[in-house]
Amino acid sequence: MSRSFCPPTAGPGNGRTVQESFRSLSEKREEQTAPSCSLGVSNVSYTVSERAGPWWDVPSFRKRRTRLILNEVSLHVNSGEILGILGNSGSGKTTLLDAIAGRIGRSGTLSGDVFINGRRIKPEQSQDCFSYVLQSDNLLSYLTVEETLTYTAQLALRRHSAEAIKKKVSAVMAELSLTHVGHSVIGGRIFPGISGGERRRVSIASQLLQDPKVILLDEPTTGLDSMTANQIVVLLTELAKRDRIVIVTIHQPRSELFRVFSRIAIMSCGELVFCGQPGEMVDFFSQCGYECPEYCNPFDIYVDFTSVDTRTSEREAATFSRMHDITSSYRASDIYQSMLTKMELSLHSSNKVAIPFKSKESPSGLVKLGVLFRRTMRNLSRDRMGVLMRLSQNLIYGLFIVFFVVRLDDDVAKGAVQDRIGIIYQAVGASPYTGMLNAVALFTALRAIGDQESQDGLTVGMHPDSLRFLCFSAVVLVPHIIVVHNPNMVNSGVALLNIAGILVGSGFLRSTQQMPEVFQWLSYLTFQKYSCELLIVTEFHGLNFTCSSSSIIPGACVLAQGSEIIDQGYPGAQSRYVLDFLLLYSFLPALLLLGVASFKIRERLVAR
Ligand SMILES: Nc1ncnc2c1ncn2[C@@H]1O[C@H](COP(=O)(O)OP(=O)(O)OP(=O)(O)O)[C@@H](O)[C@H]1O
Repeated sequence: MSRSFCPPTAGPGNGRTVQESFRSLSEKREEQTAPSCSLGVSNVSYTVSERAGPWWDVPSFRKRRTRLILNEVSLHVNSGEILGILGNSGSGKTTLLDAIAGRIGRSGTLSGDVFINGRRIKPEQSQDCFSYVLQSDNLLSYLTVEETLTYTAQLALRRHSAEAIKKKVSAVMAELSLTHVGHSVIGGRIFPGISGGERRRVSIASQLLQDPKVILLDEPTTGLDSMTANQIVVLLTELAKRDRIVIVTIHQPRSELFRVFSRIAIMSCGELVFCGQPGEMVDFFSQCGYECPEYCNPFDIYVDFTSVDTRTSEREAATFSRMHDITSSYRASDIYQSMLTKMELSLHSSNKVAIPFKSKESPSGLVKLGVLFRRTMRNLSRDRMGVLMRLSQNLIYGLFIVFFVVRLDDDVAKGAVQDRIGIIYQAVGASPYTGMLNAVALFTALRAIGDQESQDGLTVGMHPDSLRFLCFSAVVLVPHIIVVHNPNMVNSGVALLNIAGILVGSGFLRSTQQMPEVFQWLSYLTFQKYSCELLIVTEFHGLNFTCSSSSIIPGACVLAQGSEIIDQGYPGAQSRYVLDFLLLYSFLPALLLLGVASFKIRERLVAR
């Protein structure tokens, strides 16, 4: 399509009825009362330095190139308005949203400013100013809508009585038309719950609990059918009308929504190609020579006009040049200049309104931990199949050992020592794996299994003394808890660490005294060392074995006393019993602290 280069001003329209209606709508919006809040984005740019090629192509991998992801983006939005950001995939919509919200990764260089009510937002203030609804709904499947919002409110709001939280949750549910599904479960992939649109509304509701003035939403309609997507956008418009600023990135909205947005921005290759009211948009593109044909979706048409087609180098050059021309025209237009004037006015206003922070009086860490624990437990406990599977997994594991060992003998020649060591090895080696597989839920399940086993007398014929059994159970539980506290470790090498821990620390595969000195030192860092010593002492201390004369293994009867066996494999372990217990249990707070520290470091380091 051959087009003329558009004039740099937005003059009157060409008189089409649809455009007039958009224009009158825009004018009406302008006449509305002065906004209580405004958001200004001034010359925001974001560049990243990236490798020119993949790691297996060494010459290009060694070269670095700078890539401009956002190029001097400026825009201004007032409260009561909803801004829709459009653009083809990879145009920079999410990055712009992240830059506004102060969530951009540290992998690149961000410049420019974000203002609220004419006051510059410092990076550390961003989190307290904006509510950000992510593209995916991170909700616990087995909780009801009301429970989900109540727990979120308990985590977010301090100095709120239970009654106040209840009222807040009811008000937010009413605002988002969720009251009728308040007692329905969220649902998951394998069991039905509320609909996708309702789920999205729960995610938005979670953010509204803190009364934000500015809400940013990254593609809230993705994955929804077009009618539900429309309903979500209309709902967001309603939220904006209640004196909020709503900024939403969106893919392929239906044409009816054209009149719903207060402002529409189009991004392409990191450039803000246009940002203005729907009526202004029609006029602007018409004057650029890019008319929206009748019966066509203006969103699709204008995004097409501004997109860069990279299929061939010729198309890329032509479409890039067209996009560049439109962007230049926009920057020279009255629409852009008036936006800059509004921003300037807000910056230089003598009585600037304070930054409207969200209610951020969140409770103490301990209270939060309690809420998280209750929430997780309630969610897990409702997972009938999951609970059943965990119980049966451990039961089968126990039964397997029972049938494998049948009943332990006291005769050394019949494997009395070997069998016991085998069971202890299993207990130390296998329990962290079940911990990994069951992650957070395992501790409860294990305790239930432990109760069940003791009631059923399934103690596999090991030492019957209840105190010793308690000690044994307490030792076996540690690996579970250690793994449970940091489920991320499951994915990042805990299996390897466990194997290494058994090799170095247990002394089963190679006696600790025979290992090179460096491994002997390393063994002190493994919880397996302490748990093995404890289990060996717990089981073997005070045991006197028999040894039948029919033994064909030479030397099998040399060690027939439990204490001798301990001293042979784990010298001094009997006198270290209490110390070993203390050291073993000190892994819990130590690893908890390590987990918290690694989360904190991750928070700072991980980009996007
Ligand atoms: N930290 C980064 N390092 C390298 N490239 C980045 C980084 N952040 C964003 N990009 C690139 O910038 C471009 C814009 O990404 P962005 O996610 O903002 O696009 P988008 O318009 O939201 O796309 P979509 O609609 O597909 O979600 C993409 O090509 C992305 O790969």
